Amino acid sequence: MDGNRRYAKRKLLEEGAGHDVGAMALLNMIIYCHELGVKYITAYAFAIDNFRRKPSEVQKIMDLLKECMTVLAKIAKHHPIKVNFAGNLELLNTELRDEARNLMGATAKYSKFVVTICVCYCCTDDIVHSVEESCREKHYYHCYIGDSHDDDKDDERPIIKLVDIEKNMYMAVIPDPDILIRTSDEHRLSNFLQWQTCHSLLASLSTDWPEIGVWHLVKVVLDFQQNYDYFVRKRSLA
Ligand SMILES: CC(C)=CCC/C(C)=C/CC/C(C)=C/COP(=O)(O)OP(=O)(O)O
Repeated sequence: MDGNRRYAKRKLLEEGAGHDVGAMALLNMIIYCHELGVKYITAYAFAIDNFRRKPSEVQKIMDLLKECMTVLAKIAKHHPIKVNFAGNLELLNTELRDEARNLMGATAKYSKFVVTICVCYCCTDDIVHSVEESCREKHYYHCYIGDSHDDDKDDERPIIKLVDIEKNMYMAVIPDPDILIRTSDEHRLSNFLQWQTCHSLLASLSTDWPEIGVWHLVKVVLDFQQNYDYFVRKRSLA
């Protein structure tokens, strides 16, 4: 959701106001996705690296996260929406972590429309966490990573396979995305879902996140649909 601070600067607002409008844009985008029949929406709300920002800004984003949770909890009371929080939730304060877990628990029974908020997330951390978890599962800390012990048949170390790593990632709760949207003319992945986006359509919009609207979404979805055969073929051949 790039461009919150750029938006605030351009509009001569204080920095935090960019995040306020950004949070509103996220809630609107969730509604647009629902209206358009998109089943999964995933937002990169707070990267682990974002802890390096000014404490006041970190606090501002955490406050907004809490407000978003409250709004999503209210929506979930009347609409079947599943809410996931993906990332290292241990890095959140206890209150937020508990609220996140409660909301996930309360909405776990739904599956028709799934909103995933990535907080304290970065993909490399997810990969490391998943490899550690996979080793723990096999009760062994010196595992062999690969499909077989090609070189040494007597090697009895448990094998960690690709499926183990994929199953244990925070992002395993949802399928890989069809489309990844970046705003503010950014073209990098910035440690977001690089494992999961090898066959995704990457859409870079010049608009700042707070100004994203339904027509941006419609255009990106139409672009995806025009290349739908390509994406499906890539996936099935992969
Ligand atoms: C669910 C939830 C927590 C919503 C909170 C509001 C929200 C939209 C947070 C995103 C924070 C963030 C790091 C945005 C990136 O833009 P930037 O701040 O890097 O701005 P820039 O690209 O202009 O520098």
